[in-house]
This record gives sequence, C-alpha cells and structure tokens, in this order.
Amino acid sequence: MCGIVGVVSNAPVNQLIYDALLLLQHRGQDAAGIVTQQERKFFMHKAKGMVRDVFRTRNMRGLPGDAGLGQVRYPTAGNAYSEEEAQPFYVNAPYGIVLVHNGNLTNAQALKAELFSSDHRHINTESDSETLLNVFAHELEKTTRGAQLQPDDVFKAVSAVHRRIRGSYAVIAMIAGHGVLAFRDPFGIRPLSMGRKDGTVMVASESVTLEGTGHVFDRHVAPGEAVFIDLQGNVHAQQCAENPKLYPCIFEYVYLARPDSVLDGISVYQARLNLGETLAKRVVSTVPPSEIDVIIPIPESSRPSATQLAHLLGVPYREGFVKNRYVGRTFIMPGQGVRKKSVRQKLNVIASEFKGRNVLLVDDSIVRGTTSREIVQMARDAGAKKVYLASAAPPVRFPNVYGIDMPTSSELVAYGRTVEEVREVIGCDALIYQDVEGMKRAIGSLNPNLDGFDASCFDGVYVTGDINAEDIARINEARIGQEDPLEEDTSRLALPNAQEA
Ligand SMILES: O=P(O)(O)OC[C@H]1O[C@H](OP(=O)(O)OP(=O)(O)O)[C@H](O)[C@@H]1O
Ligand SMILES: NC(=O)CC[C@H](N)C(=O)O
Ligand SMILES: [Mg+2]
Repeated sequence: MCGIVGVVSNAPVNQLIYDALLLLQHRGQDAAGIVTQQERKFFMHKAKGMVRDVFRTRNMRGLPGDAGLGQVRYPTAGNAYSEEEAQPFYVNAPYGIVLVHNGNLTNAQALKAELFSSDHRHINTESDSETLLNVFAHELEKTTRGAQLQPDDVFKAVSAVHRRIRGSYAVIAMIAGHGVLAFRDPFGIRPLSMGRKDGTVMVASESVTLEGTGHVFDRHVAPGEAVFIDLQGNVHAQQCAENPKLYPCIFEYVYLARPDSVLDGISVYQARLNLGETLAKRVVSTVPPSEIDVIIPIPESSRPSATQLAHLLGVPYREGFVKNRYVGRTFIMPGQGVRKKSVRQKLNVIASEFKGRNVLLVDDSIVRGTTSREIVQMARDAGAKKVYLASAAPPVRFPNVYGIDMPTSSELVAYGRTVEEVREVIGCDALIYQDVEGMKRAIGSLNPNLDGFDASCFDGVYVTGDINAEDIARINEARIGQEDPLEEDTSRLALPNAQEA
C-alpha cells in the first residue's frame, strides 16, 4: 500500500504534490518521488526516505509545471533499499510516460519475460510497477500507432492492460503533452478517489489527501474504470474492465488508511468504531468486564476501536502508552530487526496506569506479533497484575499478495497456531480476537453496494481467483532476501512452536 497522487492544474503543482504526499506518508515511508511536466518535458526527483527528507528547496525548485504525479513507497515487490525502485517510473515511448502504482502484480515475473521476448522491452529493476508501466506503454503504442492520441485510445490501452496484468493496482500515469490518467484494478482492491478545487483536478489514494489540500471530494474511481484528465482539466472517464466488482482490501479499514479518510463510501473511523463494537461482544464472553480495571489502546491505529470497546464495556479508557511521534509506523518498516527495535523506541509506558491493575490492551491487528510481545512485556514490567490483549481484527493467517508486505505464512504469529498457542507466544493472560464474519459485517454494513472484501490475509480467499500455492511460493521467493544487506540487525523474530498448517 503505497500512496499515490496525480494533479492537473492551471498553476504550479510542485508544492501541492508535496503537501499531498505528506498527507499520504502513513502509506509508505521508504521512498518518495515527484514528477512534473512543463511544455512536454518531465522533471523528476525521487529518493529513499520520508517526504521531508527527500525534498529540499533545491529539489522543489527543479519541479516546474502545472501537472504532475507523486508517490510514497512501501515496497511489496523488489526491495526497500534500491534507489532505482523508488517511483515514479519513466519510459520515453510512446510520447513519454511516467507512472506511479499502489498495489502488487501477481503475474509480474511472467509479464517481464513476455515483455522481453515478445514486446522487446527491457525492465531494469525488480519492481512490478516498472513492468506495469511497460505493459501500458506497449499497449498504448499499439492503439495509437501513427495517429493523434485521443482519450478513447488511452481507454483501449487500459482495457488491454486489464487483460494482461493480474493482482491489485491503483495507477496514475502522465502522458507527456496530453494529460493524467488514473485507473483501478477490476476488483477495486486498492483505493483511489478524485476531487477538485478551482482550476485543479486531483486523484489520490485517500480522501484525506483531497480534503487536506483544499479540494472538494468528487467521487471514487470505480473498479476497472479509467479517468483521463487532459491538460485543460477536462475529465474523460470510461469503464475498461469486462466484469468489474468492488472488493476493496479490508486491511485498509483495519490498519492501512488514515481514520479521517472515506474509502469507497466507508468512513475508516466509523469502520474502526464498529470493529470495537463487535469486539466488545467477544471480550465479554471471555473476560468479565468486572475483572478489567482499565482499557488501554496500543497507539496509533487501535484508538477508535478501543474507545468504543471501553464505552460499551463501561470500563475506564486510559492512555497507558505514549508514542514518540518522530518514529514512523513499525509494521511498514522493512526488515524484522528494525521493526522490533522500533516498537520500544516508539512506545513507552505511563507506569501509574499499569501498577497493580488488570489491563486490557487493544490493538487493531496482530500480524507478526512484534508489537504485542513487546507491549505485553512492557505492561508487566510496569507492574500490571493481569495483561489481557484484544485484537480488533481476526488472526492474520495467510500471506497477502495484493500490496501488503506479509508474503510468507511462517512470519505470521497466528500461522499454524491455535489462539491459545498464540497467547502463549505473546505472553498475555487472555487473548481475544475478532472473528472474520464479525469484521466483515462491522465494516460491510457501512456500504451495502460493495460486492465483498478482499480479506485474504484473514480467510485465505484471494478475490482475483487466480492465486494458487505455487504463486504464493513464487511471490515469497521474490521477497525473501530483500532486506537491506547493510542493515545491522535483520534477524527474524524467533517464534517457538511454529507448525506447518
Ligand atoms: O503484529 P505486528 O507485526 O507488530 O503488526 C501489527 C502492529 O503494527 C501496526 O502498528 P504500527 O506501529 O505500524 O502503526 P500505528 O502507529 O498506526 O499503529 C498495527 O497497528 C499493530 O500495532
Ligand atoms: N505497496 C505498494 O503499493 C507497492 C507498489 C509496488 N509493488 C512496489 O513494491 O514498489
Ligand atoms: Mg499499531
């Protein structure tokens, strides 16, 4: 889940794209990039790091023009340490195209081979996004050979892209001298919304980006749909997929997106409140509320669920952990070593909230168990009598192939373990998980027009219907060994008792 943005305006867009990327920073911390266009020429700056570190005044001065794209990267293909895999990607033909991508292609390796042997195109990185760009460029070349580019040609090329590529993709591309194109995969797995303010049309991963930059939310890009904004700001749109369905990624609502965003008609904040509500029922059946002195969220993402849970249980809600706001999100950091170290750097206890009490800690999700193991120990060290843990999401038991970096089952703490075994690994006195149906109902009830969710990491059902064990193994293989060789501590978390499922 990277963050992407595209803009067509009647004024310089460099600062606007920078501001938009800051509002998307929670979606990717490893690299950032902006490309702008002036008189058919592209100006690009991209590098590893957070937005504030990547763009200095001198870089901003080098990004003139009234249209552009930006991306913050959280790698799910290739690796996190290669500067070349930062986005946007560029190809010079046809016309000159730059592209940013949020998602993950599941047939990238086959496509790469095909691009080389049949389309005679060279891919220079391990990034699936570079492959995607070349597929699009090849298809655009075919539809427009010798002719003046029309929106219909662009839509034909997108239809061909839909036929060739598999997986999840929200894409924004800019075609030199023509305009900005946005499209979404036929299942709408990754989010994309659009908005306007006078003279400017913006497309972005989350609605918070539109609001935070003074745009009025217009609508979500539909699954399979392509939207082409020409350089005069006219918006052309067309459905380019044969059988589009709306199955957004449920993990966006659980953890990835900002709570102040609305994705596909569902408020992320309300989704998290609802998760807290269904979780309350499960807590009551495991630990009587009278045995809980205090409910404490594990900052940041679990807060809405924890407040609702505390309200319904009638138990005091307290802030027992303080977050160092200068440490990023740990789950999206590359490498287990750095993730583990960062939990302690990021969170510290207010000991008085724990001493002599039975505490119920609440997190939005437990994935590798990195956070919960550390946090439970910190609560005990601070003098808690009993430490219970509740997760607003069900156990994460399956790899994700659609743009969340959990490619291997064995790294998931709940893989091959019963809830009781997970409890033992984490070291808490009781562990309460949300159930899959409860989660889907809690969020799905907020938009009856959805066809369903991609909840594959929870239920093992891959909505594109074309993922088998071999694909998962291949995707695993491509990610293993992608940690930075220069990173000091990249040891994987030792998890006793892991069994094959
Ligand atoms: O079981 P794990 O592998 O540790 O992953 C799950 C944890 O990671 C995320 O927190 P993160 O620090 O990334 O972000 P947040 O501040 O938004 O909660 C998530 O909210 C959980 O706390
Ligand atoms: N999280 C994402 O959307 C990642 C985009 C792309 N697959 C990459 O790894 O760079
Ligand atoms: Mg968290």
